[in-house]
Amino acid sequence: MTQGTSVLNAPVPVAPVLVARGLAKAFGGRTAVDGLDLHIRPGEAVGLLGPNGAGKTTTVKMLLGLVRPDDGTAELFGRDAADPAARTRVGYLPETFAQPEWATGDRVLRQHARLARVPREDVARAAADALRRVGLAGRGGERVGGYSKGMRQRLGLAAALLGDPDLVILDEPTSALDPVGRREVRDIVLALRARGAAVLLNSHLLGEVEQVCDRVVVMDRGRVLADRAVADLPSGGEVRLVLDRVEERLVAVIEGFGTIVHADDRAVLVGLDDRDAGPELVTAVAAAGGRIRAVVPLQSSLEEVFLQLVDHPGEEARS
Ligand SMILES: Nc1ncnc2c1ncn2[C@@H]1O[C@H](COP(=O)(O)OP(=O)(O)OP(=O)(O)O)[C@@H](O)[C@H]1O
Repeated sequence: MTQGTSVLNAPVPVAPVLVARGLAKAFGGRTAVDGLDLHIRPGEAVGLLGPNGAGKTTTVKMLLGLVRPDDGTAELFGRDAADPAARTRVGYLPETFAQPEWATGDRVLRQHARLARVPREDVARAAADALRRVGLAGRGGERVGGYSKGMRQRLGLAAALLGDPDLVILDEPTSALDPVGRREVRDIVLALRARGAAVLLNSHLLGEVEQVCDRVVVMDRGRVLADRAVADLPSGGEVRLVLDRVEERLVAVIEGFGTIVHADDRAVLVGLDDRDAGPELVTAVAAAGGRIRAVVPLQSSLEEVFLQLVDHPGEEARS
């Protein structure tokens, strides 16, 4: 076998689209980011979580070359994040998408399409496609000044999608959106992953992150507290059982599975001793004659992990 053939047959290593090493930034002596490491591979969606002031937006801005780190490095596609050639492959939705009030949505997108180096002859089509993808088809001729908050956010998302970027960074993309809009954003993120693009999602909506991300990075006070695959998160612990009628004998059965947090005539909220015992609980209640109308797992497991980490960071460090 020639050397050339063996090289061709070797598995192709997947280079990360984004690598940050030891990123640090302080503003006027106050530390915002404190030695942060992060990587994202093609097709991967990573949720960046943390309480207010944790350093998420500062991190994102350093990753985009918009804020110069005091220390550490950020690379996009193997180039320095501040290199404009690397930026052209990145779509970015900032936390606040500010645009001139007088400009039409279509004009804003055409401008962004040119910045994203969409070929001149494709700009009009790309702008129209982007409007359609975010549910603004037919509204591109209106001025941004007349857009609602949610429409502005949708427009920002459309701008981030122009030019089919290989990495899309979304800073709170659904904060102004109604439930339909949130679902549409989830579908957009899933479609991006399906075509091999990477996504960095900065969001306080943990359920949303859990649904679309492969991995979550939890940060606080500028440091990474945890970097975990979503599939490895423990399952949630609280279940609400909605019954035809809550009777005392059913309550006794339910108490055998955990602590009753709340009960009324129709529903019981129970914190399970064994998080995986939901199916057995349902079987036992049904066997005791309970007519179950709904079983709702309540607490997001990610929410539990997040609160645990942020409230008791030392405990995670020991585990
Ligand atoms: N331009 C700036 N000048 C001074 N301080 C700043 C600046 N930008 C960020 N900070 C500070 O850095 C810290 C991290 O802020 P950052 O916006 O990165 O947090 P965040 O995790 O994105 O918060 P949130 O969830 O509230 O958006 C905060 O203490 C903030 O006050």
